[in-house]
Amino acid sequence: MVSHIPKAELHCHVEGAASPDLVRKVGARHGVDLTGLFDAKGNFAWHDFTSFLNAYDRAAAVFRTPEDYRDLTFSYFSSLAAEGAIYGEVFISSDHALASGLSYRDYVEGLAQGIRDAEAATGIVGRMIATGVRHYGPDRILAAAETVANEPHPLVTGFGVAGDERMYHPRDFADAFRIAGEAGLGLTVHAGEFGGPQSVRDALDHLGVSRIGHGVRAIEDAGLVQRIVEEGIVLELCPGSNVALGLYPDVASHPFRKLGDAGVRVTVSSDDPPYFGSSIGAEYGWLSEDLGLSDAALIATTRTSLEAAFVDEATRARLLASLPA
Ligand SMILES: Nc1ncnc2[nH]cnc12
Ligand SMILES: [Zn+2]
Repeated sequence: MVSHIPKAELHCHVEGAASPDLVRKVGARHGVDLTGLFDAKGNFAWHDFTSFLNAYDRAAAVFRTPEDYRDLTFSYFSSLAAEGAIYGEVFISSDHALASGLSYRDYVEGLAQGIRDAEAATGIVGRMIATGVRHYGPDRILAAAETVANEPHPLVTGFGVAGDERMYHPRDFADAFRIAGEAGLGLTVHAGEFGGPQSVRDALDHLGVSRIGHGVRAIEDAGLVQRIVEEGIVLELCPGSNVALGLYPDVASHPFRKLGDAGVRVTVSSDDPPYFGSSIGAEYGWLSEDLGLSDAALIATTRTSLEAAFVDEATRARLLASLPA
């Protein structure tokens, strides 16, 4: 039982957090044809990383107005709070907003309204990390960084890159990360998920990030693990996502514990909950039941998340002070 453990989540894609029910509801609002998006049980239909990304893009495309995005963050952050989370960060994507015909400002304001409403209703604190999509290419990632730097928003506190890490090289995104870093944003990048240890090394060499999205495959290179420990890099581990996408056969085989025991600062998140059958509560539950983490170790994981959060120091201190000693 982990319901009493205070939780925090650093790695969840807001479009990937939309439940099938919400996608059907918002899709109906706009008369969107969703044929083929769901399987016989009503879940999103996908079978590998590429088909997952396609389903993700189709589901994302039903969200078209600021109100739609407000409903999305309100529903996601309310569900986080219901599972005992006190803090969450979501990846947002101006490319997906543009594809839906919305300006970045309207998109972010809609999302922010849902975050504020969820905080008012439950107390949960939320922030956003603007992301570029790697397989859309370096030009669009640069444009995403310029947009977020030129149109600051108090709840957008980070910048990152998601998408297919098998495409391009981190040096291709170095300018984007420099611009975002100079704008005062926290930096994270997906690496070491479908790319091996070299992908993580390249990200660390070129992007100046304090966190890596996934980074789990660093475990395949002891020297890299040592570097991550020495540099204090935080890994946003997502065991349920890794199992669903076939990196590990089950959570018991996931190196979360090995990385933590080696001294890596590890955190846990759900990534794209309805696609992967994950949730923040399920992730903490798996760490407890399948990997044998004690309650103290689970709370330490939350502490690491709050220490690494892209949030102002006063809020960080308040959240940390709320954890059991
Ligand atoms: N697991 C994942 N890896 C890379 N990009 C993503 N975008 C959404 N989920 C992702
Ligand atoms: Zn992710």
